[in-house]
Amino acid sequence: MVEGQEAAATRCGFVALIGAPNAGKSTLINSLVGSKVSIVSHKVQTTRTQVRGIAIDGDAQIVFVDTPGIFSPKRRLDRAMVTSAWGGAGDADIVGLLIDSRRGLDEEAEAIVRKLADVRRARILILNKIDLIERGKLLALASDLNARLPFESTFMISALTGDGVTDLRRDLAARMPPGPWLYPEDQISDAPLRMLAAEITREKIYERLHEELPYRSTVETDSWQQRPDGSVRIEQTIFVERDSQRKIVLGKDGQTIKAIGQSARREIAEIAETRVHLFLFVKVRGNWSDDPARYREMGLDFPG
Ligand SMILES: Nc1nc2c(ncn2[C@@H]2O[C@H](COP(=O)(O)OP(=O)(O)OP(=O)(O)O)[C@@H](O)[C@H]2O)c(=O)[nH]1
Repeated sequence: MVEGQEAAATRCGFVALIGAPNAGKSTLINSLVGSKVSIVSHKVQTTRTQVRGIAIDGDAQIVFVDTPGIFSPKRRLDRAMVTSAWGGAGDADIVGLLIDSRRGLDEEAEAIVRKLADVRRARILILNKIDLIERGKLLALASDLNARLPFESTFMISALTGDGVTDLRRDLAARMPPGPWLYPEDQISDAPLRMLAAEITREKIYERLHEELPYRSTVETDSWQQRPDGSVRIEQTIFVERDSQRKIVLGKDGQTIKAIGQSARREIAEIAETRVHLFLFVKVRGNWSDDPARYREMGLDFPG
C-alpha cells in the first residue's frame, strides 16, 4: 500500500481491454491515462506485450491491461500473443470489449464475442470511433451486440477525439473493488523503462519501413547505464530474420537506422526524463520467432 493512504477509502482494480487488431485499444488507454504509455500505430498487431496504463479517477486507481489484438493465430509468435490476451482477460476485474463501430460486427468481432461468453468476468461494451459513424447505425450496433451477449453497460466513445472517455473512466472507477492502490500516484505504467524504450524503437521501425519487415523484426534493450552526469547510455539490438532485411533496416549509408535512432532517442529521453545516448545494433537471427529467449524479453510465454 502507498504510504499515508486509508485502505478503506480507496479502490483499485484491473481492466482488460479486448478487441480486434486496430479497434483502438492503445489509443484508448493513452487517452484514459492521459499520457503515452502504449504505442499506437496504424498497422495491426503492434501491441505484443501487456503494457499497462494506470489511471486515477477520484479515489480509484484503475490498472489497464492492453492486450494484443485477437486474430486467428498461425505463427508461433501469434499464438503466444493471443494466449497472453485471453490470460489477461481472465485475471481482470472487468473486461471491456472494444469494437470499431465503423467495421461493426464483422467476422473477427463475432469470433471475439463468442469467446468472450466463456470469460466469467463483468463485461462492458465500448463502441469506439463514433466520430466515423452515424448515430442510427451506432444504436443498431449496440442493440445487436447486447442481444448476442449481455453487457453491464454500453459506452459510445471516440478514443481519438476523447469524446466519452471521461465518462467511461468515471464509470470504471466506480466499479473498482475497494482496496489500497497498487502503485504510487505519479506512476503511469509498470512496464519497465527498458521495455518501453524497446517498444518506442519498434514503433519507429513501423513508421519508416513498410510491408512485411516490421513483423519480421523485434527490438531488445541490452543495456541501460546511468552516467555520472545524469544522462543514460542505452544499447538496443534489432533482430531481423535475413541479411536482406538487415540491409533494409540499415538503409543506404546507414541513413535509415540513423533516422530511426534519432527519433527513438528523442522519445525515450522524454519518458526517461533525461538526456539519452542511444546505440542501435542490427543482428540477423534467422529463427528469432522460434527462440524462447526472445519471448521472455517480450513478457510472453513460449507456446510449445
Ligand atoms: N477516427 C478514429 N480513429 C481511431 C479512434 N481510435 C483509434 N483510432 C485509430 O485506429 C488505429 C488503430 O488504433 P490502435 O490504438 O493502434 O489500435 P489497437 O487496437 O491498439 O491495435 P493493436 O495494438 O495493433 O491491436 C490508429 O490509426 C488510431 O489512430 C477513434 O476513436 N476514431
